[in-house]
Amino acid sequence: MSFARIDGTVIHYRHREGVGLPVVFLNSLGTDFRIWEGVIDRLPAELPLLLMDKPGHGLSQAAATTMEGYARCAAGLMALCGIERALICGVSIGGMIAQSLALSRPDLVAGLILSNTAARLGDTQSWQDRLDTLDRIGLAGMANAVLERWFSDRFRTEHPVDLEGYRAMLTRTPADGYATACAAIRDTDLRDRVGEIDVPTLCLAGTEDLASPPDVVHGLADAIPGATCRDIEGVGHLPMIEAPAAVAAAILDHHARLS
Ligand SMILES: O=C(O)CCC(=O)CC(=O)O
Repeated sequence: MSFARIDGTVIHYRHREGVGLPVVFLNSLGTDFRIWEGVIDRLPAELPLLLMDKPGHGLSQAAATTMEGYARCAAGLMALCGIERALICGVSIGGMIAQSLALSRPDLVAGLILSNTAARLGDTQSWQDRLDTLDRIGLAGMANAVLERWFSDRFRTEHPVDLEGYRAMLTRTPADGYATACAAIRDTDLRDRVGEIDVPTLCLAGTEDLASPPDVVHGLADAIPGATCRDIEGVGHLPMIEAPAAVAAAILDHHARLS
C-alpha cells in the first residue's frame, strides 16, 4: 500500500518494479484498482506495474478535476515512480484518461489498451441525468442499475456473493469523487482528436457491455490509426473481473508487440 501527494492530492497506488516496459492500469467509474487483481495474478511476476486509484476513488483523496487533470495525475505518479514510458491500459473512464494522456503526453505512452471505452461516452444529457440521480438517491440507490451495466446476466446469476462485494466497492466511493468523474466524462469529447493518436492501440469490447456496447468500442478502434479491436465473449463492462485470463492474454500479446 503506497501513497503520494500528486498536485496536492493524496493518491493511493501500487508500484511493482521489474524488467521491461511497465504497464500502467487506470480504472473505471466507481471502482478502485482491486478490479485488476485477477489480471495481475496472471501476468509474469517480473513485469513492472503501476496501479492507481484516481482522485475521489478507492483510498485516494477527492479533488475538483477534469479528464486532463486525471491524466496529469497519472503522469505525475509515473514520474514519481521513475516510469518514463509505459503501456497504458485503461477501462471506461480509465480508457478516456489513457486517450487524454496519449494526446497530451505522447512521450509517456508506448502503447494503449482501451477497454470498454470511447472517445465520447454517452451524451451531455445522460451524464447530467446521472448527476441529478446521484443527488436524489445516492450511489446506494443507483447501485442495482450500475451493477446491471457492469456485469453480464450470467455473472450476476452465478456470482451473487461477488456482486455484493462489488456493490460495496461502488457504494463506498465518495459521492463527490463519483460526481467529479461523471462531470469529467460529460465534458469530454475526444472524437476530433483520437485520429492523432500515434501508438499501437488495442481496443477491448465486452459483447454484453451495456455501458459501452461493442459497436461503440469498434467505432473508437476505427477512429485511431492502425488500432485493432478484440471482442471478449459473454462479458459486460468490466472484463478484467469476468474474464481476467482473456484480458491478461490481450495485455501480454500487445505488450509483446511493443517490446
Ligand atoms: O465505467 C465508467 O467509467 C463509465 C461508464 C459507465 O457509465 C459505467 C456505469 O454504468 O457505471
